[in-house]
Amino acid sequence: MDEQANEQSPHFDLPPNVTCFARTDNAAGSERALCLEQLRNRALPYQEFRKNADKLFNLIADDMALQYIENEVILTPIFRAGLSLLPVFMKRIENSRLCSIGVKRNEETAMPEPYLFKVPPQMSEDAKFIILEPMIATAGTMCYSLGMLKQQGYNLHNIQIIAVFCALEAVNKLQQEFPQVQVHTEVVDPILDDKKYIVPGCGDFGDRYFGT
Ligand SMILES: O=P(O)(O)OC[C@H]1O[C@H](OP(=O)(O)OP(=O)(O)O)[C@H](O)[C@@H]1O
Ligand SMILES: O=c1cc[nH]c(=O)[nH]1
Repeated sequence: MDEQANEQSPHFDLPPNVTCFARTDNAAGSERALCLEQLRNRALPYQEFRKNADKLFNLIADDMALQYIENEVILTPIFRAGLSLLPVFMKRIENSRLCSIGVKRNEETAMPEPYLFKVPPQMSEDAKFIILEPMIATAGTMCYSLGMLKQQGYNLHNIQIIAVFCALEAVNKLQQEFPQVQVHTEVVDPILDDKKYIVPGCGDFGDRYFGT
């Protein structure tokens, strides 16, 4: 196993629907682990944060063999931080369409507050949703979003999530509530702080990526 990658992820058991890159022995491992290390550095200016995040997104996409997906793909960024992953994935999957989900986590209560949900019309029945969301902390935002897709009748087996940082609590919750949904994350961090931020995590991903 790659030593740098290994350091990124403590050894707790993960649910079967979760794959966590930082534990695997992969040729791109060191580079990805280095990007993660940079993202964790709170002193990094937003331009550098964005550069490292974009590099990491490209490495994630390289590893996903996206060119072999035969189904129609609906890229589904959760606004706003999920938009950061969109350019890389749109470029790789040229025929993809967009499902827009806007859910804001309330800063006081950490509860999800929805403001936008727009799916493309006339999708094929086996269309595959790729949800783009760098941070899954309590999983409140993600469970709410998956609940909306389920309510609209979409097949949960056709949904996968691309994340960067997940809290252990979040992956366990996703396993309990949506075991059919595959989660691919770079790393699973062990705890949440009293404001429900991932620890060690990287702080507020959206603010750091967009420079707000
Ligand atoms: O798992 P949860 O506890 O729900 O937290 C994760 C959510 O919080 C962040 O978004 P935020 O609402 O801060 O908005 P942003 O994307 O605009 O930064 C993040 O991008 C997730 O959407
Ligand atoms: O740690 C966290 C939790 C929610 N949203 C973030 O951007 N970071």
